[in-house]
Amino acid sequence: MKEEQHSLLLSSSSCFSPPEGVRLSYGTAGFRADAALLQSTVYRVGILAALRSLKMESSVIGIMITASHNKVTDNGVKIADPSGGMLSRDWEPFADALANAPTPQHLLQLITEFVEKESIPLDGVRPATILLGRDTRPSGESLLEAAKQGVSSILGVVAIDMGIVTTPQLHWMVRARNMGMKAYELDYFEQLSSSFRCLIDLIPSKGRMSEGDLKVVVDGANGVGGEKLELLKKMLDNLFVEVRNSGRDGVLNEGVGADFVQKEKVAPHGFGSQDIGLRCASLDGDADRLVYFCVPSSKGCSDIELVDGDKILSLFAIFIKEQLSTLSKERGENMGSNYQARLGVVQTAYANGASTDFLKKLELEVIFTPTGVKHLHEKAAEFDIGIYFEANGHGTILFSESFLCWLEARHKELSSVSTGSEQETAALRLLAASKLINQAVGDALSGLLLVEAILQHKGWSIRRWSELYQDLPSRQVKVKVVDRTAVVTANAETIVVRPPGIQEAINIETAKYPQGRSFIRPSGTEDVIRVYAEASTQEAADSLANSVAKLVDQFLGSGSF
Ligand SMILES: CC(=O)N[C@H]1[C@@H](OP(=O)(O)O)O[C@H](CO)[C@@H](O)[C@@H]1O
Ligand SMILES: [Mg+2]
Repeated sequence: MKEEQHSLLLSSSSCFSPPEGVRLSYGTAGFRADAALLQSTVYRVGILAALRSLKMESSVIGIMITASHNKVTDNGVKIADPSGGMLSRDWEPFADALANAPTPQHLLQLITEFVEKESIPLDGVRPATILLGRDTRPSGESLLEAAKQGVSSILGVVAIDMGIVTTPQLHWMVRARNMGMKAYELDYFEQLSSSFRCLIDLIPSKGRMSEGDLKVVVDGANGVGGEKLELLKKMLDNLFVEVRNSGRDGVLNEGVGADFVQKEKVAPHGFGSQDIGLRCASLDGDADRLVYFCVPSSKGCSDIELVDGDKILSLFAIFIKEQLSTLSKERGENMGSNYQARLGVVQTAYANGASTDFLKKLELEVIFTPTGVKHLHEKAAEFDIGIYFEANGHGTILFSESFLCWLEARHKELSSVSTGSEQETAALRLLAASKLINQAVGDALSGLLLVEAILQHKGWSIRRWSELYQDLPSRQVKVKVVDRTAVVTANAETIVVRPPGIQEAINIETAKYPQGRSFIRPSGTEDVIRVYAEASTQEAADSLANSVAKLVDQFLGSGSF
């Protein structure tokens, strides 16, 4: 390492001491903690992003400062890799080590060793760019400064501040830049609105929906998503979006947002009996999650009918499958270029059992991974078209490059024979969907537009959609324990291998309930053990969740249960 680089790192890192007595770890979605603890972590992530970019031949890397659905006083930081996806998992141990290095000397030694091991060209002559983004949290501004300091302590690397953006916007920008495309916010909005328009124009019998049916009311979680949707909606035809909780009055994620709606199964603040029967949606604090809901007339006004990530996945799967089967219909003028695209879906153990049964009945390949989109995304990328969703509403559809190439060529062929044929239209729909749905990461805004386009295409109400299958009643609870890392899971988190004996005890409890299913896992974003239970009635699911939570307390001890 050059002397100049050496002293630059030593001097800048001396301004960012890590908090004492806290061990940070790059969890399910990057580092997350109380914002006051994160200055040095974010600075160090700045260094990591700069090194990652140099390693990746100066591809653009992103840094997003957000704690998503967590409380407003928390914050967090995560990295977007050149593809726009999550940081490659083999760099996570280095991220952990950097964040926890106690002194500038330790930090420097770690960097020196890592640079050598990974052969990173740290010669100060290669330019590289890091895009920075943050959500609306007040702590974001000073954390962004810390990230800038980290980035600029690696010679030749510069940071560009993209301002307040949704997490998926930042990921999209990183991906677009690396593909040589224009990558400002307006470009993002233009891609979304034009591909949405294209899908609407391809609806065979438009006008099946009344003006009222074209309305969706969106809870913005008092975060960045509501603000951005206010801008995007001006560019949309054939859809009326009303945004509530866009952050002017309420507190971020407090009684609002997709996580609250999905976990508590109640209407967010600002929604109630006046919304009976309307199609409503909720975003999370950084707009990478989306759930739908409606307020039914029969129940109390805070009760909702939830249409979660699993049902969004099911809707997408039905639509994509239909287009694929239209496309592969034999026709006289078939030019021998048919090809069986591999369509697959990816879920986690939190997926409602009824959704998995439904998807399997559609004869879809269903794969399970551990929680966290980094796992789901990786699996979905193995298909020609891979659809992944967490039950909480984070997900997207990935189209492989080779499939898109084939599809472009097939479309050309079809349009040269007969423009407007069923097959040609199906190809166009798939191409438009691949542009509308964010290819980098799950995105509530692009997901919302695809849901809306499909509902219009099918002429479905939210009710009709929700009735695809009936969710099994479920319950999630959290248990605080002394050390959550004591729980080790296997088989996509469906069984516990440590501490010994607890899985057997969970099995005994679960067997008492018809259609019972339950699992536990340590959260990667909060200091808790999560318990999930599902059973044939809500009372049974609640009771199973409580019994398993008691077991967690017995085996892992907290004194607070
Ligand atoms: C049960 C649940 O919703 N878990 C969430 C939550 O992770 P945990 O590791 O469970 O804290 O936050 C992650 C990041 O947003 C998200 O990917 C994941 O699905
Ligand atoms: Mg989020």
